[in-house]
Parts: sequence; structure tokens; C-alpha cells
Amino acid sequence: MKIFSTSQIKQLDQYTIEHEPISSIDLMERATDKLFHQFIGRYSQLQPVCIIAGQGNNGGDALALGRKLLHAGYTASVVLINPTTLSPDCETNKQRLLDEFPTALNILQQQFVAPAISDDTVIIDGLFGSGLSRPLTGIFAETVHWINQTGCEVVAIDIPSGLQGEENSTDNKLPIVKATITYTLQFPKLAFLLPENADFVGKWEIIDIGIHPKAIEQTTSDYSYLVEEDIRNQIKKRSKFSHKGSFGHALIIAGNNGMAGASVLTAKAALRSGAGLVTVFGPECNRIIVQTAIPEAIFKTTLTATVNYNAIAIGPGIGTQAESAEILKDILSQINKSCILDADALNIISQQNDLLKLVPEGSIITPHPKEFDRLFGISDSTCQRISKAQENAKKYKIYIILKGAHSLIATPSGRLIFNSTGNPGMSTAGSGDVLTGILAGLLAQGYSTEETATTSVFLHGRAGDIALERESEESLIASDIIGCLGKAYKSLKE
Ligand SMILES: NC(=O)C1=CN([C@@H]2O[C@H](COP(=O)(O)OP(=O)(O)OC[C@H]3O[C@@H](n4cnc5c(N)ncnc54)[C@H](O)[C@@H]3O)[C@@H](O)[C@H]2O)[C@@H](O)CC1
Ligand SMILES: [K+]
Repeated sequence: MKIFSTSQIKQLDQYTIEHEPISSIDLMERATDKLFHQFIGRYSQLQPVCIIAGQGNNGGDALALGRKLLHAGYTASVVLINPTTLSPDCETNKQRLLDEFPTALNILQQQFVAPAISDDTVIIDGLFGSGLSRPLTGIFAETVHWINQTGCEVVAIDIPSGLQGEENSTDNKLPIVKATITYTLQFPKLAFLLPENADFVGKWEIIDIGIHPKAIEQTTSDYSYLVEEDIRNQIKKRSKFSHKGSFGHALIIAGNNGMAGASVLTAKAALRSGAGLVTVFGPECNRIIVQTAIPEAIFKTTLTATVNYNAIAIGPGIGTQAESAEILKDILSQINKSCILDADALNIISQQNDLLKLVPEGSIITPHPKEFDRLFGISDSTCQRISKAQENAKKYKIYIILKGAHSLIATPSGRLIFNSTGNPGMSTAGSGDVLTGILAGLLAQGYSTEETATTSVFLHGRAGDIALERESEESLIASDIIGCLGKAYKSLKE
């Protein structure tokens, strides 16, 4: 699913209006029908509603939604914040509301006056949407401050008012609505995927308002959101006549003294994600631990014939000492196909930056933000980190998986793909090792590097989400993710 900038969204709206064709006011009517159905699915008529509308089309949406809720028997009051002029469609919806429910509308022009509400009121925020061009001041800022201090549930239309669709790092963060849920029109906005905006966006759901499919197809964007449909077709079917040799041999270089768990988790995840054979390379002291924990894996203390492996993953728990650095250097100079680098392999590279040039093209590296900053320098904001990921993925022709709530895959061609699965319970020891294992498992099975990156990240999050059905966010551990890989695969085949 593509993620567009707010200026592109404006053009897509315009294309739909011209080519469907549909008048702008009818498009607003269609969008607000969808918003209305989503709203009544969540809140009953017993819930009092207070609608805050602004002067643009976001305000137009709010006024139309207010009219629909009043028709449906909801107790709704509508406040229009109107210091200057209304957009034409907002004006039309103001008139429609006044014609049908003249007493429901309160217009404020200069100073914000708090409406009387009860504790269980739901506030609908339609003050500003994708047309916001600068931080809020005056009566708009006062309105936002009031909304945020009510303690009520807040439903934002399209985007919480005061939040820009993309970059917000230079803003004064105060006058931004803190929404309980955001019903966003047609496309997710980049700002929703950035951790610094989590307090404002809350949960978010996409409302399909029927933007012209041709416009969506023809408009390009570096950004996309990885959803189930993207992954379903990528899962390889297994032939009845296949054997373990058909699914590749993964080499896992992981686990130093005291870190055997890292190799166990990585190797187990590689096996559970479908690798035919898995060999673990590690120190002698880990042999019994690994072979007892995973009898299916081979254990080696010497590295020979690395060409025979279909996938090599290096890093979990290897430490950054000279010996590990030597092994990493050897491997990187020997192999000429893509490999997977995680954790300490990345920490070693950040200490010896010239090693980055040895990483084979098409390799996958999986830093979390701190590892990323150690590799590519400190970033002031997530947006800056994302740009650096894009730049370096292109420069070194590698896939960078920047791990986080919406893990980001930066590709060598400059695309930026955000994952949609996963949950906060997955921020736990060994979770990254599991991802590395899945990556190795898929690469060994012959998935292309890009398919490996996208499918692994999606499966990892999906397995974590399934594990959460049984566990709590606190109790979930990395082994639970591995335990749910089977169900994660099945969920993509149902
Ligand atoms: N046909 C369309 O274009 C559709 C638009 N829709 C709605 O329209 C919204 C976008 O509407 P608009 O482009 O009118 O924009 P907004 O309603 O977000 O903002 C209104 C206007 O306020 C001004 N403004 C920006 N920042 C300001 C600030 N800090 N203080 C004061 N004024 C400021 C701008 O001139 C802007 O155009 C979407 O978010 C969505 O809710 C939907 O109705 C679907 C169809
Ligand atoms: K809004």
C-alpha cells in the first residue's frame, strides 16, 4: 500500500473529482458516509458527541458527519471555529446543517468558549486535516488545548489537528490533538508511523473513500506500507516431491560464551521458518547447550566451505572482541553473495567502518535505532534517520531493516517500506535474534533478498501478534514468537 504526501493526496482527490467524475461536495458526502458507518460501529447512540469543525474541508467533513449523527438520533453538538472564511464545501455543509438542525451549531469567531460536555462525551476532531501548513496558534491552539484536557475519547478525522502529514520535528508539539483513534481517509500518513507522534495518533484505521485506482497506480512514492496482500503471493508453495535439500542450508554464526541462547533462538527460528538444514557455528562451550536445545541443528566450531551454504547470518551474541571481528572480516572477504548481519556484527562494523564496504551487495542488515546511529551517525529525528537509511541502502546496495514499532525496510533502489505487523510485547530479549533466524531461513529457501526482507519482517510481527493472543505484552518472550511461526504461515494461506 503506497504512502503519499499530503500534497500528492490533494492531487489524487482532484484526479478523482475530474476523472470519476464526481463533484467535490459529493466526494465529501461519500467520505463522510464511510466515516459515519465506522463511527457508529464503535460508539452507540447513548454516547453524547461533540463535534469540532474547522474552516477547511476537514471541517466540512466534521459538519457533514455531525448532520448524519443527528439524523441517526445521536445527541450531538457542533462547534465551528470560524475566524476567517470557510472553504466552499465547508460552507455548503454548514448551510446543510443549519437547514436541518439549526440549534445544533455554535459558531465561534474570535475566542474559544468551551462547550458544556459530560465526561462520557466523544469529541470528533475536524479542525484541520491534510491542509495544515504551519503550527496552530490563537483560537485554533486554544481549541486543541481544551480538547486535550477534557479527558474524553477523541476521534480525529483524517489526521489529528495540528499534526503535519510528514515531517513534524521542527514543530512546537503542544497544540496537537491527542486522538484516541484516527479515521484516516484512504491512505496512511507517514507521520502515523513515526514513534514521536504516537501520543497524538493513538490507534488508526483507514477509511476507503474510493479515490480513483488509476491515480493511485500512476502516482509514485518512495514510501509504502507492507500489508498482508503484499506477502500472501510471496509465500512459496512446497512440492510433494521436495526433500530437505530443496529448502537450503543456513549457516548461523552466533552465540559467544554465555550467549548460547542467541544461537539457539536464531537457529530455531531459521528451522521453524522452513530452512531444510541449519548449521550453527560457535565456541565449543556452546556445543552441548545448542545440540540439546535443538537436536535438528548441526553444530560446528570450525568454518569451512562457506560456499556450500545458501544463507549465512552473522551477529547475534558474538560479542565485539578481536576474535569475532576477525571471523566477520574473513567471512565478508570470502563470500560474494548476500548475507544477513545483525547485532554484534553491526557493532563491530561501527568500530571498523571500512568493513561496511566489504558487505556484499544485496545483503540485509538489521539494526535497531541505536545500532543504526552507531553505524551511520546520530540522527535528531526519525525522519532524519529514515533519510539516512534510504541514502545508505542506495550507497552500499544493501537492504537496511531499521527495527522498531513499524520496522522500516530501506531497499537498494531507494524504496522505504514500513511493516504493519507486531506489537510492544516484542520488545524483549532475543526478539531480534528470531528475526535474523527467519531471514536466514527464508534466504536459504531461495526467496530473493527483497522477498526475504519483506516476508520475514511481516511474519515476525504476525507471529508476535498471534503470540499476544495467549500472552500479555509483559509476558511475551522471544521463544513465543518462534512458537507461533506456524500459525503465522497458516494465517497467510487461509
Ligand atoms: N475533495 C477533497 O479534497 C477531500 C478532502 N477531504 C478532507 O479535506 C481535508 C483537507 O482539506 P483542506 O485542504 O481544506 O485543509 P484543512 O481542512 O486541513 O485546512 C484548511 C485550511 O486552513 C489553512 N491553514 C493551514 N494551516 C493553518 C494554521 N496553522 N492556522 C490557520 N489556518 C491554517 C490552509 O489554508 C488550509 O487549506 C482532508 O484532511 C479531509 O478531511 C475529504 O472530504 C475527502 C475529499
Ligand atoms: K482532524
